[in-house]
Order: sequence, then C-alpha cells, then structure tokens
Amino acid sequence: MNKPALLVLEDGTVFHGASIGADGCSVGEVVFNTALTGYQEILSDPSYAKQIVTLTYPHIGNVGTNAEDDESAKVYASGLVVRDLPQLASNWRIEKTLPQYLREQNVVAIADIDTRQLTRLLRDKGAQRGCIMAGDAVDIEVAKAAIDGFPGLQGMDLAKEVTTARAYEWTETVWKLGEGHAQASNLTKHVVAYDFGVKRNILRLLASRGCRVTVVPAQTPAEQVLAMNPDGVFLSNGPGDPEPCDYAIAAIRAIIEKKLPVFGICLGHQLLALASGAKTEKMKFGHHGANHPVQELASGRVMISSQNHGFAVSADSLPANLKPTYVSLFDGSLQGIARTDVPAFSFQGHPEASPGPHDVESLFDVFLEMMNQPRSA
Ligand SMILES: NC(=O)CC[C@H](N)C(=O)O
Repeated sequence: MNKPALLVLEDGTVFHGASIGADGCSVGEVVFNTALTGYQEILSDPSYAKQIVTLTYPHIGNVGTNAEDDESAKVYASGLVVRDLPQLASNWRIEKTLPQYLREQNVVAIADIDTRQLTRLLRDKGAQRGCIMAGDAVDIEVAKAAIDGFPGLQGMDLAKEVTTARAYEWTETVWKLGEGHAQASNLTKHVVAYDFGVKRNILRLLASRGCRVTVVPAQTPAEQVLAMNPDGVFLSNGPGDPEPCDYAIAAIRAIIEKKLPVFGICLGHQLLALASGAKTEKMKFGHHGANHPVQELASGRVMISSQNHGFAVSADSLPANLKPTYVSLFDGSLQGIARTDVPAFSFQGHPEASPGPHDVESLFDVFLEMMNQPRSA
C-alpha cells in the first residue's frame, strides 16, 4: 500500500494522491510536459531544477529506469506528478523501477491524481508555485507555508548552482551516429561548452561529429575560454531565469566580439539574445513537451521539436543585427535567432531531443559548418 501524498498549489488547490517516491516535502514551480516518452531524461534534465513536473501522458514508469538514460548525474526536478504508475515495469534495459529510482535520489512524487484537471488549471492560470508532500505526516498547512517560502523562478539564477565544479573533457559519442558520421575535416574542431546545466546528449552529439569537447563551469570568464583557443563556443541549456546570469552575458559578449562561432540551446539561446541587446520575458506556462511544431522562417519548413522552457526571448526586442530564424507554431513565440554580423546563432527548443524527435538535429551540423568557415578578422 502506497503512503499518502498531497500536491498543493499557490492558488489553494489541493490534490490528494499516493506517494510513489521518497517521503518529504518539496516546493517548486509546477509545470506540465506533454511528451509521451522519456520520463527519465526529463527528470534528470538540469533545466528542471526547482520545477515540479506533471506528465500529461497517463501511464508513467512502465519501462523502469536504467543508468544510460540519465541526462545528468542526478534527478534535478523537484518532484513528479503522474496519473498512473503501472503495476508492472518491464523492459530489456530496466535496472530499477521508477519508484526505486526516485526513492534512492530522495525525490518526492505523487500518482493517482487527475493530471488533466491539473494541466487545464496550469494552462488557464499559468505555471503555479506548488508543493508535493509525501509520507505519513502530510499536512496541507505545512505545504502552504512551504509554498510561501518559495519566491518563484523569476529573477532566480540557477545556472551557477547546477554547473560543473571544474572543467572536463567529454568524449562519449552517440551509438546511432557511429564512426562514419565524424567527418575527417571536423576531427580537429575544439568546442568549449559552457555548462549552465548541460544535457549529456548535447555533448554526445558534438563529440559524435568529431569535436573535441571541453566543458567549463558557468562562471568561467571569456579570457579563460579564449586562452583555450577554441574553434567554437557552445552555450548550454539550463534552469532558472536567464536575466540575472550577468557573468555569462558578459562572457558571451566578449566571445562574440572575437567573431568565434557560437551556438546556444535554450538557456544558451536566451543568454545569446541578452548578450546581443534583446530582452527575455517569463511565459505564462512555457513549452514543455516532445511534440511542438516550429517553423524555419527561411524555408517555411515545419519541424517537430522537443521543448522545455518557461522564459522566452521577446520577439519585439531584437536589435537590427539579430534576425529571427524559427517561430513556434503553437503560439508564434520566437524559437531561434542568428546574428547577422558575427557567426552566432541559437535555438530555443532542444535539437538534441532527449527525449524527442530528431527533426532539428541538423543545427549541430550548421555549427560544424560555421567552424569550418575561414575566420574573418
Ligand atoms: N531548457 C532550458 O535551457 C530552459 C531555459 C530557461 N530556464 C527557461 O525555463 O526558459
């Protein structure tokens, strides 16, 4: 018999369910994700720090978890909300069940609640601060007090909290690409990747294209990166609000000035925009899923993308040297930008798609092509 659990929202709504994770109390911004698969990758995506993730797909946990599918060293989400945990978990790669995995990492999770009702509420009112309490001592008033102590994500710099403590080299590739994918001409490219909360599959996709990848902490000054003499600089995804990350914005500005090729994903995209003089804003409930259509403006081509963001670059804030390259077909919001004066571009969604469709993966090849161009003075 599962222990009781509660999900309490800042608007006072209370959901009663069953605990399928650790005992305890955890607060965060409650968001919903519409991906049908990939719960383990979602839970271990550092961009979900301080967020409680509701999965709209009703059966979660059916294939368990395994050591290979983590997108980082641990679960970063503050909690998990699901409709139903199937009684049986079965897969040829299973190592742990989802509840085992959650308990070992001390993550609270609630099942048996109406996630359709919750999702409609979040869609209508916007992402809510909330609290999951699980175990025998659940108490609505304690949960409400915990929510009052959580200020929300706006203004919160989490990149410097989740980043690596020290620089390291990344060498693991993606098996599906194999050796044949690495072009001989690319083998010498050295990419310095800023870790603002990087997902492993991004690093794999760079390494699979023959890049030597050096991952550096979020607060590494530009001079240190430039001293490594890289062929290109990558700006990773990450949690929290991009605006307070002034150290990263300053470093990106200095790197762009040197006309080094720069590619940013998600938080990295927002930081490139801020470094270029654009503005970012908090979205009502954000984009979280693996089925979001985006349109490439140059070709009109529509691609299905993986998404996870709660902030966005304001389309009406772009300076003259920043052009929009992609838009969301769900709400028209900006999904990609490129500098017109220097080789720097970025994408709001997740071309590394882990989980998600691989339609936009070719952006990694665009970055490679940029690094293969002769550098202008
Ligand atoms: N996945 C990400 O990099 C998310 C970026 C940022 N934290 C946002 O929510 O918009």
